[in-house]
Formats: sequence, structure tokens, C-alpha cells
Amino acid sequence: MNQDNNAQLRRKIMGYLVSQAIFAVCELGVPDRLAAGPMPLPELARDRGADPDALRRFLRVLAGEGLFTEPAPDLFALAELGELLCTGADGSLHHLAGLMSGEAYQAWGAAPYSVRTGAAGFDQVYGMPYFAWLAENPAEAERFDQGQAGLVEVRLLPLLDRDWSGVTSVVDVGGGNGMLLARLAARHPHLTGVVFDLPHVVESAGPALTEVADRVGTAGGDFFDKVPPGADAYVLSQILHDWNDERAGVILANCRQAMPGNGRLFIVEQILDPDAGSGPAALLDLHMLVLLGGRERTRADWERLLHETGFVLESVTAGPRSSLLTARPRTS
Ligand SMILES: C[S@@+](CC[C@H](N)C(=O)[O-])C[C@H]1O[C@@H](n2cnc3c(N)ncnc32)[C@H](O)[C@@H]1O
Repeated sequence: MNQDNNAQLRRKIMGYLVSQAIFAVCELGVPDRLAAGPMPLPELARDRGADPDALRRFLRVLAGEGLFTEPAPDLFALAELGELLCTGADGSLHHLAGLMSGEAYQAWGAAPYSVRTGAAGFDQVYGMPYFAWLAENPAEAERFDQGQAGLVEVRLLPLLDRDWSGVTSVVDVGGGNGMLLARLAARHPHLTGVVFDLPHVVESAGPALTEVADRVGTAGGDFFDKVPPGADAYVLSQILHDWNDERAGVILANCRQAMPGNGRLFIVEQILDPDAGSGPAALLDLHMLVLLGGRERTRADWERLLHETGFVLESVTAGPRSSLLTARPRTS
């Protein structure tokens, strides 16, 4: 037996133990607590409401993964990698750890169903689609919305920095709790806008919009039915990858119908490299399948999907995590 292969494969098979251990210490707020400096284990455990022996075992494994250090026995500190788990860190991944846990993690128990059928494992486990389930589970919905909002900072960079001079009104379709449009409108004070999402989601959009409330409102509805008409720009940030081509096509067609002939569409999504191997975009592609029956798309996929729904892809600007795709209504 090749021992190296054996050890390598064991680590992969047991990989979710590491990701769930990361989630557990984030849930307890350990990284934020250690941001101020190293702490003795008994004090840290008391402060975070953890069992000292269990916390030591978790932290030692995660120290082995490079997230924490133990400079002296039972004294724990954050390593540079672990700093990214702090809520306020530049490029924080704290929210991602939350989004990969709980019901999303449970859905992966039905991964064999997804690979057999091409449909969401989540629906098998919970008996309904993810967004319908979130509507019935307010605490988890709140965590999902906060998780998405927490990732907006990085997602919106290419959108924020582009030239908005030719645009006056924006609808953020599936805009969640409004964080993205709030940041966009704050940076570009001539913009007015509407955050459009499911009714129970936009109800919680107030706080994010406080500073721009005179220019940005909300509308509740279903983007498979229709989206608010008449704006000159429509934003779809991390929406279309939640859906298969048929469902994504309905959302795009509804945006096309709502916008004027000279309107613009801005899509914030990953561009899947067909040779991506097991890189983050390829993993997210699987996650979208298991959670929602959705998919990440290659540039060719985007061109085809946009063409079929009445658009032409104009440009793709790569950002640190997501790309910005711009499209216009097709005239021929
Ligand atoms: C992955 S989140 C993206 C949120 C936000 N655009 C962002 O970039 O963080 C998908 C959003 O689509 C919304 N959504 C799902 N189904 C919807 C529907 N049928 N109509 C309107 N919005 C919907 C969800 O509530 C959620 O806010």
C-alpha cells in the first residue's frame, strides 16, 4: 500500500471535519475574541461558553491547519490565516463559514441524489426548495441574508468602480437586504434605485438603506413573475447561479421585458474556467447544484444564455472574487 496516497485520500475524505470545526469556532466568536491578542485556554473557554477540553482539541486541530497558534501550552493566538475569520477583517471569510454550515451542510448529505438526477439535494433532505424553506425559517433566513451581505463588499468592487454617468435608476434584482445598492448609491449620489426581492427579505432591508433612503426604496415580489419596470439599469448579483438555465432564462427574460431598449444589465457572478479543476469556482458550481439545482457558468455559457434571452454580452471585467458582466438588449 502506498502510505502517501492513503494519507492524502484520508484527509480529503475527512475534509468536512475541518470546515465544520472552523464553523464551530466562528459560531462561538473565538477568532474575534483572539483578535486582541493571545488568551489562556481556561479564560477563553469561560469567555466563549465552551468546554475547555473540547475547545483545546478543536483549536489544536485548527492550529494544525494554520489558523491558530499555541505559543505556550494552553495559550492560543490567531495565526495570519485565522485573522480572515474575524468579522471585521479586510476580505473576511467569516460569513462564508456560516453559509457553508447548517442547512447547506445538511444538503450535502444528499449529494448522491444530486449527481444521479442533476437536481438539488436540499429538496430531498428538507422536502422543499431552499428559498421556500428560508421563508419558513426566519432565524436561518436572517443568517443567510447577513452572510450574503457580508460577502457584498468584495463582490461589488468591479460594479462600484465602473462609470455610472449614463445611468440614473437601478433595480437590484434579488438585492437581499439592500447592502449592495446602498453602497452603490452612496458612492454615486446621482443614482436612484429599488431593491427587489422576496417580500419577507425586503422587509429587513431598512437598516442597510438608512443613509440613502431618500433615493433608494424597496419592492417585494417574485422575479419569476416580473421585476419592477422602467429603470435604465438592472443588477443581478449572485442570482443566476442559483438556478438552472431554464429558470435563469425566465429571470433574464423578465429583466429584458422590464427595461427600455437602451437599458443595461449588470451581472455579478463567477466565470467558470472549464479547466478550473477543483478551484473555488468549480466547488461553488457543485454547491449551487446540491443546494439549489443551480450552476456556475463559463463565458460561452453566459454568451449563449444571454443571447437566448434577448441580450448581447458586451464586456466582462474580472474582480477579486466575482466578475462583472455587462449586457445590452439585442437588436437583431
Ligand atoms: C444568493 S442571494 C444574492 C443576494 C444579493 N444579490 C447579493 O449579491 O448578496 C439570492 C437572492 O435571491 C433572492 N430570491 C430568491 N428567489 C427569489 C424570487 N423568486 N424572487 C425574488 N428574489 C428571490 C433571495 O431572497 C436572495 O436574496
